[in-house]
Amino acid sequence: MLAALVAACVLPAAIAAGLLLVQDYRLQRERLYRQELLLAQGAVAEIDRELGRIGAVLESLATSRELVNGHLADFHDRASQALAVGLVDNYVLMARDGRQLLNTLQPYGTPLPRAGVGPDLARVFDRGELTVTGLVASSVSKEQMISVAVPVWRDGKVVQALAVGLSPARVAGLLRRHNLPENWIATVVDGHGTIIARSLDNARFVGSPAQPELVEAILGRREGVYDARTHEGFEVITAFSRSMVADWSVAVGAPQAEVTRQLYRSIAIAALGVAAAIGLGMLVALGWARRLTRSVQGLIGPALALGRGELVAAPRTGLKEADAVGEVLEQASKMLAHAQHLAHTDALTGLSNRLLFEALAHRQLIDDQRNGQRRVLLALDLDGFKGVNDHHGHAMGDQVLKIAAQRIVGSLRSADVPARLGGDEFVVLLSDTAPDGAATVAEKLVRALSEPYPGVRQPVSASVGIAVAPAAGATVADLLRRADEALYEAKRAGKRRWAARA
Ligand SMILES: Nc1nc2c(ncn2[C@@H]2O[C@H](COP(=O)(O)OP(=O)(O)OP(=O)(O)O)[C@@H](O)[C@H]2O)c(=O)[nH]1
Repeated sequence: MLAALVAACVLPAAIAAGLLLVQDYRLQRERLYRQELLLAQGAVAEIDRELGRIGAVLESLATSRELVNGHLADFHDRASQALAVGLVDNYVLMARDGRQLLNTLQPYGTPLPRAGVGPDLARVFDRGELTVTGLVASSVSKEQMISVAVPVWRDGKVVQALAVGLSPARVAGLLRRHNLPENWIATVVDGHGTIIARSLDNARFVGSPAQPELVEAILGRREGVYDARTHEGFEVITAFSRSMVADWSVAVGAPQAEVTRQLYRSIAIAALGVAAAIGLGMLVALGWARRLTRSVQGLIGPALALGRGELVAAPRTGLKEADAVGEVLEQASKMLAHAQHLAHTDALTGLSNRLLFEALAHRQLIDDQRNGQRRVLLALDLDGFKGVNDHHGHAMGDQVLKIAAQRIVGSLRSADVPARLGGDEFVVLLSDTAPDGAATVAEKLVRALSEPYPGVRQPVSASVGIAVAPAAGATVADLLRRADEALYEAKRAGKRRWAARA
């Protein structure tokens, strides 16, 4: 139950954490794409710059004095010197029919094999513009090469093509200059989808077709992103950018694992966080549950005491709601005690009333029967009290009743039980069981109650009737009746005296 409660509290946070993770994963991917795209654009720009530099040197050689004058031996020397500038491997001068007129890979005059004019190179003769070819096998070195060629003009016609050979290894070197992060791969692909250069294992993959996903992605687009699998077989996220000079694209791929590793780390941290939150929540909830149980249990005792009609003192638990209930129990017990007091007390004199007196006397009589003890009940009635009311008014009558009650209490021992039955009638249950004790107390009471009352001119005294249990009766009602009979006997005998019933 507790676990479900805590889980319900943590669930929204867990869902939010999950959504944040998904968002974070997307952002990571986008950041990776942007980084790759920047690298691809940087590599393309560098390749374009290099091709531009090569083109510029080719243009200046194609219009050089040696070539225009047909001094090919001198031109061979000049071209060989130009090899030092730029990333080129050799210069070749070709006739329209595909004959090689000179090749700096061979000393001038060495017979050269016929190279032929492929469709890429034919563009130089047909359109008279700089052309970058795809991979072609060098007729001299037999190595796979890329050619950059410019037209050689004479009398407004393209008569020859001057080309340089560029090895894939040199292009791969350009890629490696970009300090790719570890496990990242940059690939240069020509317009036919053939790998021209690769930053990793260049020699192995040059000439191979690129992944179909890349070939499809670069069709008609300058740049973009795609997910694929490398030739080595691992998943990569790739971005590519197309060259402005050649029909080439550079693709930069980063392992998918770079993003997923980060995602797994984030998931692990989030899962740990959620588990810690649940654990902590459980501890806190457990603490609260214990406190709650203790507080409620602490109220059981006071509630039972209230049921028994006792005064309640509820312990303070420190829990606001439980303390409030405790306070209510205390107040209820006080109100109950007050109500009981009112129900059992004579409001005017503060003595017990008939109800309480009968209950107390009943209990005493039962105890006495068990112990075989005697018990004495005195019935008291003021003499001439009506005259006080009549002459001095009801308020003075009340005053006399109060003083009479005080005098009764003052004439008794603390174990004796006095009570006012109503009007000017009182009763006393004596604890003293000595044979003469009752008469002595009755005498004392008659005397005390017959003393003058302040401000009262009317004579007031008292008569007392004595009934002794068990001889006079075994029940409270019997004893009261017998004491009353004795009282009226005393009244009849002249008042201000006592009479007894055995
Ligand atoms: N002031 C006051 N008078 C009360 C109260 N209860 C009853 N009385 C009056 O007390 C009087 C009691 O009557 P009695 O006992 O016959 O009067 P008494 O003058 O003492 O008569 P005896 O006992 O024969 O001497 C009545 O007049 C009642 O109205 C009370 O609470 N206050």
